[in-house]
Amino acid sequence: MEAIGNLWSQLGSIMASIMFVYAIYEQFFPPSLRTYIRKHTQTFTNFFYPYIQITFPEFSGEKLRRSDAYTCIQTYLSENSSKTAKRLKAEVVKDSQTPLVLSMADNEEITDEFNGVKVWWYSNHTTPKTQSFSFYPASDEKRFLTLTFHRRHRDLITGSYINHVLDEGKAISTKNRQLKLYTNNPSDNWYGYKRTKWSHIVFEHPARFETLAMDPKKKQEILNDLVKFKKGKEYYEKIGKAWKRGYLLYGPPGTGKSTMIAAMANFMNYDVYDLELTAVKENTELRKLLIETTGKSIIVIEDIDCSLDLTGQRKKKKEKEENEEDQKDPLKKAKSEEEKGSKVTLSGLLNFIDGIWSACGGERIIIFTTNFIDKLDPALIRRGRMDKHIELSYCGFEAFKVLAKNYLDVETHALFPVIERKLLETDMTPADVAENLMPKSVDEDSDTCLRNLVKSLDEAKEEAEKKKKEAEEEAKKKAEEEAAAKLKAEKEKEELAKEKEVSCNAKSDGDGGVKENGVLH
Ligand SMILES: Nc1ncnc2c1ncn2[C@@H]1O[C@H](COP(=O)(O)OP(=O)(O)OP(=O)(O)O)[C@@H](O)[C@H]1O
Ligand SMILES: [Mg+2]
Repeated sequence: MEAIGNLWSQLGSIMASIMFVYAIYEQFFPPSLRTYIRKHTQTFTNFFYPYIQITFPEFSGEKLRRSDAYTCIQTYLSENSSKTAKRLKAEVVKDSQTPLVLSMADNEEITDEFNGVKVWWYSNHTTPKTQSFSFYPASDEKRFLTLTFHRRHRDLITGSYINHVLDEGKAISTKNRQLKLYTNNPSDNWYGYKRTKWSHIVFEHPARFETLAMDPKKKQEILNDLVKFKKGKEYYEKIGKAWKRGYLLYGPPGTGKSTMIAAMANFMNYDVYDLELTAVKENTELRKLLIETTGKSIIVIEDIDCSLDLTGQRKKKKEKEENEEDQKDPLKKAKSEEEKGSKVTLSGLLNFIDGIWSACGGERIIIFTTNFIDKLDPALIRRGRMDKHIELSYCGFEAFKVLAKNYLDVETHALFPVIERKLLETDMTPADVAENLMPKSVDEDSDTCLRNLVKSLDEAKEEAEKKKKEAEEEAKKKAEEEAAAKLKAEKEKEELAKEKEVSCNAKSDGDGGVKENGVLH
C-alpha cells in the first residue's frame, strides 16, 4: 500500500517537472526556434521509429466535400470494427438498408491484417483552439483516420492494401444501400427550385428470380448472363466495348416482363430508371436524362412499340401521305399537332443506346419491353444494341410448379399431371395461373385452388375453341362471300363480253347494210 503511495507521489513530481520544463520551453524559446527543434526531433525520431502513418481526412478538396475515400474506409472498418473495437459510434445513415450503422468511436484503434501483414487504424479528430467556452461540439472539428504500418511493407500497403480497403468499402455500401426507382419528370418541370430531371422513391419490389415462374434452364441462362456482366469490368475494357448490356423482353401481357425487371434489379442490386419516352420532348432531352443516370443501374423503356412510332424510315412515306390528308381536316390537324409533342426519333433512341456518350459511367443495363416484337424496327433490336432477346411466354408446367410452390407451398399433388396436360392444350399466362392459385378466402386450401385452376383451364380451352370456331366460321363466310363475289364478277364479265359481242355483231350487220346500201348506191 505504502509502495503504491510512493509510486503516485513520484509520478506526480515527474509530471510537475515535465509541465514546468514545457512552460519554460513555451515561454523562453521563440517560435522559429521551436519549429527548428520540432523538425529535428522529428527527423531524429523517424530514424528510430520504423512505422509509417497515412492520414485520411473526412473533408478534402477545395470545396471541402466529404472525402469518398474516408467514407469507403469507414464503411470497410465498420464491418471489422463492430467485431473488434470496444467503443463504437452509432449513426443513422440515409439510403441504407440497415439504418443504424456502427463505426469505431473517436480515439479508438483497431488492427487489421492483409496478406499476413498487420496494420493499425486509428480514428481521431482535432478541435481548433477557441477562446470561448461552449457546451456544443465545435462545428469545425476535423476528423481523420490514420493508418499505421511498418515501413518494410510500404509497397504492399500503398500498392494493394489501400485499394483493397476502398474496393471493399464501396462494395459493402453498394450491398447495403437501398435501391431506388427513378422516373423522369416532364421537361417543363426541370427548372426552378429543387426541380430535377429524375424523381425517385425507394425501390422495394419483392420479386426474386427464385419466385419467377419460367423454364429453369432459361432462368439459369439469364442469371449466368447477368453474373458475367457484373464481373465483366476488365473484360469490357479488354474488348474495347462500353460496359453495358441490352435486353429485349417480349411476350404477351401478364407473362412477367415487369416482374423480371424487378427481379433483375434485386439480383444485381441496381437502381431502376423507368424512362417514360412520351414525356421526353426531343433527342437532346433524352441525352440529358441519360447523362444524369448513375452507374449500377437498369434503364427501362416499357412497351417500346407504344411509347413512340419507332418503326423508322419504312413507314415515313405512308405517314407523310396520311399527314397531308390530315392537314385538310381541322379536327385531325389539331390531334396530330398534339401528338407531335414528343419528337424523340428512332435515330435519337439508337444514339441513346449505343452513342459514344452512352458509355459514360458504365455498368448499365438497358431493357426494352414489348408485347409485339414484330412491330419493332430491326435496327432497334439487332444484336449489339439489344444483346439478348428474352421471350416470356404462356405458362408451361415448369413455370406452374414455381407458382404452386410460391402461392400454395405445394410441390406435388394428384392434380399436377392433369394440369400439365391441360397447360399444353391451353395458352394461359402466368398472371392468370397465379390469380387462380391465390386463395380467395381463409377456407380455400391448396386442393380448392388447384381445382379452380383446372376449371379455369377448361373454360379457357372452351373459350379458345369457341373463338377458333368463330374465326373459322368467319373465315369460311368471308371465303364464301369472296367466292360468290368472284363468281358474280365473272358472270358480269361474261355478260358484258356477250353484250359486246352482240353489239359488235349488230354493228357489223348494220355496216353490211350501209355497204350494201353503198354497193346499191
Ligand atoms: N413469370 C411470372 N412469374 C411470377 N409471377 C408472374 C409471372 N408473370 C406474371 N406474374 C404475375 O402476374 C402479374 C403481372 O405480371 P407482369 O406485370 O410482370 O406482366 P407483364 O409481362 O409486364 O405484362 P404487360 O405486358 O401487361 O406489362 C405480376 O404481378 C406477377 O404477380
Ligand atoms: Mg409490364
